[in-house]
Amino acid sequence: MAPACQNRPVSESTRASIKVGVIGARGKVGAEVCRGVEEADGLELVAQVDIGDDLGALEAAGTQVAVDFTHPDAVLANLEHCIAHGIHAVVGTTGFDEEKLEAVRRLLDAAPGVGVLVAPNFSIGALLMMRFAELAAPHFESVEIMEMHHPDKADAPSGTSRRTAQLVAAARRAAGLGPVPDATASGLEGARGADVDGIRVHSQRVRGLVAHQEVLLGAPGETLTIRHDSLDRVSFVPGVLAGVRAVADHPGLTVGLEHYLGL
Ligand SMILES: NC(=O)C1=CN([C@@H]2O[C@H](COP(=O)(O)OP(=O)(O)OC[C@H]3O[C@@H](n4cnc5c(N)ncnc54)[C@H](OP(=O)(O)O)[C@@H]3O)[C@@H](O)[C@H]2O)C=CC1
Ligand SMILES: O=C(O)C1=N[C@H](C(=O)O)C[C@H](O)C1
Repeated sequence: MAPACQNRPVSESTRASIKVGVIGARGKVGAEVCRGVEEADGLELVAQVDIGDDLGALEAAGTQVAVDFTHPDAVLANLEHCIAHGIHAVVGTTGFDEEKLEAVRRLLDAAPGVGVLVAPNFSIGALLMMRFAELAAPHFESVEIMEMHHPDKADAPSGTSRRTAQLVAAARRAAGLGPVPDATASGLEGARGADVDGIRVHSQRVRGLVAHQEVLLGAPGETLTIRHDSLDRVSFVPGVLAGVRAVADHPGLTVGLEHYLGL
């Protein structure tokens, strides 16, 4: 059970700043988030933690909301710490499968009132790209996803492409569509990408890229391409700040920033 004194509803303190701690603060996205929090009205950056630092710095600084942009192997332990100390969490770190999400739900069962937002992508353009793909999915026989990232990325396929594939697959199922057509019977292993919920996902890692995704849909005589490009990591910051401001009003686990924005 989280200590009640630390499980402060942020909405009660709207006139005071929300105290924010960033985990992964020296990383590519974490550093942008720190800058964004420092410049934002109503937010105060009270803790910056990175690998090797004591997470206890979060509660020592009075952190109300922690933001995590670390590594898929590290994020669950960070969340365990935050939840145990009544700290709400906004999580951008990827690598969440259903088993990991269930582990977060179990941690939250012991800490009523604590909110955790896990969002595979915080950029508004990427959220819309996923929504547009979901809307288009029932109307096309074929669909494949290409995701393109910088080569220092820890995971493949990306969290965004996994989520897009799941949304598209659910939309196809709801519309009564069968499997996507593919007559491939033999060939080089990997040539057809990864199978995520029946949807093919292709991952490219190329120096110079940041984060990009195309959803290619096809029907007889036409194709539709839905593409999003994050050209700079500042694209993630407004969504993170929106998550920080809203997370305390959403106890329990929320997957996807779109649920806070009503998209
Ligand atoms: N949801 C979204 O919108 C987005 C999500 N991401 C995801 O965010 C994550 C981070 O991405 P990115 O910033 O590019 O990665 P970086 O490697 O640049 O940054 C991660 C930082 O976290 C540190 N770190 C690793 N483990 C721990 C730990 N246990 N405790 C504290 N700090 C730790 C790293 O240290 P060290 O380098 O020494 O290992 C590094 O400084 C990835 O999972 C990525 O996919 C990225 C962009 C947008
Ligand atoms: O590692 C990255 O860079 C990114 N990770 C997220 C993902 O895996 O989808 C979001 C964005 O694509 C950038």
